[in-house]
Amino acid sequence: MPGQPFRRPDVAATTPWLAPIVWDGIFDLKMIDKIYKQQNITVATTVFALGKYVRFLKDFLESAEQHFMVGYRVHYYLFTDRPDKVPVVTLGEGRQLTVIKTASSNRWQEISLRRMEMIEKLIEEELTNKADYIFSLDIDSKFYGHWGAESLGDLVGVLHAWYFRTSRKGFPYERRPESQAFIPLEEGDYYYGGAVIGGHLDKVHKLAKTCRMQLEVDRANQIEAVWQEESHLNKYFLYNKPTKVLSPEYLWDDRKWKPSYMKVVRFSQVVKYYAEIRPNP
Ligand SMILES: CC(=O)N[C@H]1[C@@H](OP(=O)(O)OP(=O)(O)OC[C@H]2O[C@@H](n3ccc(=O)[nH]c3=O)[C@H](O)[C@@H]2O)O[C@H](CO)[C@H](O)[C@@H]1O
Ligand SMILES: [Mn+2]
Repeated sequence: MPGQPFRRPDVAATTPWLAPIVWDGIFDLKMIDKIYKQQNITVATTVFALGKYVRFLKDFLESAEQHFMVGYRVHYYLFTDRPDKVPVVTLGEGRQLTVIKTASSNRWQEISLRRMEMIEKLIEEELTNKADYIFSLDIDSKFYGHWGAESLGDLVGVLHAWYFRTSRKGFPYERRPESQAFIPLEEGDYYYGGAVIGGHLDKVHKLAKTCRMQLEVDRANQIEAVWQEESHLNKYFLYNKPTKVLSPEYLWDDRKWKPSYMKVVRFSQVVKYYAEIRPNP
């Protein structure tokens, strides 16, 4: 019904800078689909599966085909060192997958943080005129519910499930001033998860490039931020506020107990045993 308010009394649905925080029940999907369908958009989606993380590909892709941007053109870009281990998954109409062979690393921290430069390069070398929006998603995850055009925006971050409703001082930001990712105790809006980054190509390009350069400065100074690129992402979002913020519905964790404000889990980190899958402790 036109003008009908979509409200959630139990959660904040806007940031202090008036960006929407996307929760179930606050949006009209039909209306949103009308806006984006007529724009005929393509959503590039980058995922990295290096080393033993190829084991997550099947569930990720199969569940994405059921829930992620269904009805839109989606182009997955899969970076892996084991193209032979990529499962065959039937993709819906208008959806495609490109496998990009990439060298792995013997440190998981390095694998995770190098995503920034790969995304930066992919946008520069491949995506101009081929996509409108881009999402970078962790592969050790699964979709359980609808994730659609309500998530689109210029610059999109997600609230980390484990630090949602933690006070600012409790956020695991990088606290050493020697790092480019440093955030002092009295600053910070939210703690964003590194597992979901999204937005318009040019905005995400600027984010990835900035974080890549900050990571390089840290490397030259022989310091690695406490949560690698996630720390740099949090620094970036502090000074370049996301225009849309996704609630923890968009980055839950299978191990986590669900409070009443979680009406739906859309995307969630699956249970994994680090010792079994990571190249180093
Ligand atoms: C929920 C969430 O916000 N997770 C973030 C968190 O830990 P996580 O424990 O979620 O990190 P993770 O082990 O999932 O690594 C991040 C991603 O790197 C890739 N990968 C990693 C290791 C490997 O051997 N092979 C491989 O392909 C893979 O795509 C994986 O999803 O902190 C990391 C920073 O270091 C990243 O910012 C993650 O996004
Ligand atoms: Mn992960």
